[in-house]
Amino acid sequence: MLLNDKTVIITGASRGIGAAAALECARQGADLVIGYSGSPSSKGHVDELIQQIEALGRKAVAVGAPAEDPDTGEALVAAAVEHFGGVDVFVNNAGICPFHSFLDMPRETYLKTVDTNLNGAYFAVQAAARQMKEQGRGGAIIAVSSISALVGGAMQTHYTPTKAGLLSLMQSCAVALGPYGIRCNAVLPGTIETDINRDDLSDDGKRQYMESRTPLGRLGNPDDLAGPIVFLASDMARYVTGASLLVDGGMFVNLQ
Ligand SMILES: NC(=O)C1=CN([C@@H]2O[C@H](COP(=O)(O)OP(=O)(O)OC[C@H]3O[C@@H](n4cnc5c(N)ncnc54)[C@H](OP(=O)(O)O)[C@@H]3O)[C@@H](O)[C@H]2O)C=CC1
Ligand SMILES: C[C@H](O)[C@@H]1OC(=O)[C@H](O)[C@@H]1O
Repeated sequence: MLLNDKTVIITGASRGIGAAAALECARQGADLVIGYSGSPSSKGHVDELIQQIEALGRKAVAVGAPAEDPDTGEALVAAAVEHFGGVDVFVNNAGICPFHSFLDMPRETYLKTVDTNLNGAYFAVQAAARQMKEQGRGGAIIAVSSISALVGGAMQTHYTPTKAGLLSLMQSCAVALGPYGIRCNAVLPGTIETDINRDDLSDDGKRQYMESRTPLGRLGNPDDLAGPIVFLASDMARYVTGASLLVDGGMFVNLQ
């Protein structure tokens, strides 16, 4: 049990990578605060996830609130304090990637992407860190960044800066929060099959191209991220801070 009796908050945990990470945290002994957008269409996923967590003998509560709202982080932390007495691990995972070309990028698409992926994350990380500092027992903060923090995408000009921003935020927070024993790290997934890229990968040519770029020979699935996130959350990574962990099947290093 790597996270026995720890309290973990994960944003964007109704589906995909966040849900897989939440379940693995529960398997490793943690109680969970499940963040999601509050959309009624996601409530069913959240209820099912909570049932799965409870079947593992752990507890979970959900907070439906938009990631782009600067107050959402405080709401997530308040739920953790109310239900579980504090927070040990904060995973900033909520994100969107509405693929769109650069020259005709709608201003609202750009602003929504930056607000959801980066601006909201800043205040959520700040809220979690303030609570961890007050508790005085350290903590772990993990941002789900991306391989796209390191490389570009013609249809992702609004998205890749948010992922580079999250990576940079973890580096600076590692410095700012190290004195309180709070570790800050980033995971950088490659291409992981989830709802975020279902339409994009329905193009057979695009899918085959992404698979062909991956030395391990397949695209990722959400469970591939669960272990790396739990590792960074746990005391196994007690001397790891300011680090970034590519979880991409080798895609980034595959030049030729
Ligand atoms: N899949 C991939 O290939 C990669 C993904 N990532 C990153 O991983 C993270 C998770 O993505 P993934 O699991 O693939 O995507 P999914 O679309 O499967 O899940 C997205 C999650 O984010 C939540 N979310 C979306 N918008 C908001 C919002 N405005 N407020 C609160 N929550 C919101 C969703 O909640 P709800 O159900 O309520 O909408 C959902 O829980 C993202 O940050 C993404 O950028 C990084 C690299 C690669
Ligand atoms: C949504 C994309 O398919 C996915 O997200 C990222 O961060 C990478 O660019 C992946 O390909």
